[in-house]
Amino acid sequence: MEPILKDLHAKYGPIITVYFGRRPAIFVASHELAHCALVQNGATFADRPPPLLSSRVMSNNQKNINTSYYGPTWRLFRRNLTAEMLHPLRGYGPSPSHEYAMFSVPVLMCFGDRLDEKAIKQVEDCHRPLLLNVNRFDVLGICPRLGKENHEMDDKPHERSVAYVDSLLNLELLNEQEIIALCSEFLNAATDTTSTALQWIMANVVKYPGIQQKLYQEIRGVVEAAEEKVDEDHLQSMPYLKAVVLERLRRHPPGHFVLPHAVTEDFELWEDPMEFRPERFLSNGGGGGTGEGFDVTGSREIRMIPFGAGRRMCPAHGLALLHLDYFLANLIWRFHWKAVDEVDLTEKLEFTVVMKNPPRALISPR
Ligand code: HEM
Repeated sequence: MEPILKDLHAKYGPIITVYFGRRPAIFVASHELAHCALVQNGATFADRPPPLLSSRVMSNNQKNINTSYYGPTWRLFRRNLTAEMLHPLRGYGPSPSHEYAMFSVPVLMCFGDRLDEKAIKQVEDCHRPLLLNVNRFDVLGICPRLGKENHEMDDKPHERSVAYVDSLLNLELLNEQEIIALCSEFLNAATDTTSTALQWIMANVVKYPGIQQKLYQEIRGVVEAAEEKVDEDHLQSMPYLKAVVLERLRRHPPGHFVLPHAVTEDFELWEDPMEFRPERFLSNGGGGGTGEGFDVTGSREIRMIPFGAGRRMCPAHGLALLHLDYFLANLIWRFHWKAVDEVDLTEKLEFTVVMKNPPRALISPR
C-alpha cells in the first residue's frame, strides 16, 4: 500500500480514503490532523475496527490489548500490562556469562572461550540476526526469537516474562487460550520493534564513527572507568545517547503506520470545513478551535509518533526507550564498533521497517 498511498498523497493531500471491499480506510498523513484526531479527540478515535479473520484467530477473538474494542476488556488488559512494566529493570545488565535475554528481545552474545560451532550456527540460523560479527576475539549475534530452549541462559532475564504470566493468572478470568493470546501479543509487539530499532541504531553508529566517539565520551564522563557496565541510573545523565535513540526513531521509525483506529461516533475534523468561520478559533467556537491559546507554532503539536499518540499509544514506549538506551550504552561502553562494508541504510518493509541489507560490524573490547 505504501507507494500507492504516497502517490495519492502527492495528488490529493493529507486525507485519503481507500475502500477495502466495502470497508473504507481513511489515511491521515499530517501532523496537525493526527494531533487533532488522536490527542484532541482521543476518546472518539480510540476504538479498533472489527478484526479480519486471521487477526481474530490470532487474538483469540479480540482477547488481547491491541485488537480489543475501546472498553472494559481493553482497559483491564492494558492496565495490567502497564502495571507489570513499572517493575524496575535493575539486574538486567550483561551477566558474567555474557549471555542474556530481555523479556522482549531474546539476545545471544557469545564471547571468546564460549564460542563454538553450535553457537555460531544458532546466530546464523535465527530469524534475521541483528548483528553478526566474527573476528579474532568474538562472535556477537543479537538474535530476535532465540529462546531459552535453544541455549542455556541465565534465569534472571526471564523474570519479567514470568511476572507477566503470573499477573495474567491473577486476573482470574482467563482460560488457557486467553493467556496464550496475551503472551503472544506481548512477544510479537515487543520483539521485532525493539530489535529492529537497535539494529538501525548500531548501523548508524558504525556508519558514523564521530557519533560513536561522542557517545563513548559521554558515557566516560558518567561511568567510572573500572565499572563493567552502565547502569540504568547512569542513563539519566546521557542526553546525547537519548538523542541518538530518538533520531533513529525519527529517521527510520519501526512502522510507517500506527495500527488502525476506528471512531466511536461520526466525526469531522473541522466542522463545516469549507465555510469561512473565524469563530472556530475563539473559545467555545466549535470545530476544534482553542481560543487565544491556539497553537500555530507547532510546539504543542505532534512532531513524530513512532509509538502512536493518545489513548492507544504504545503502552511500552517508556520501557522500549529504556531498553534501547540501556543496550546502546552498554554495547558502546564495552566494545569499539567498526564497519566491515559500506553501511547501506535502505529500508525494507516487513512486519516492521527493517534494513534491506543488514550491516556487519567488527567489534573489539575497549
Ligand atoms: C521500539 C519499540 C516499539 C515501538 C516503536 C512500538 C510502536 C507501537 C505502535 C506504533 C503502536 C500502535 C499505536 C496506535 O495504535 O496508535 C503500538 C501498540 C502497542 N504496543 Fe508497542 N512499540 C514498541 C515496543 C513495544 C513493547 C516492548 C511492547 C510490550 C511490552 C509493546 C506493546 C504494545 C501493545 C500491547 C500495543 C497495543 C496498545 C493498544 O491497542 O492499546 N510495544 N506500539
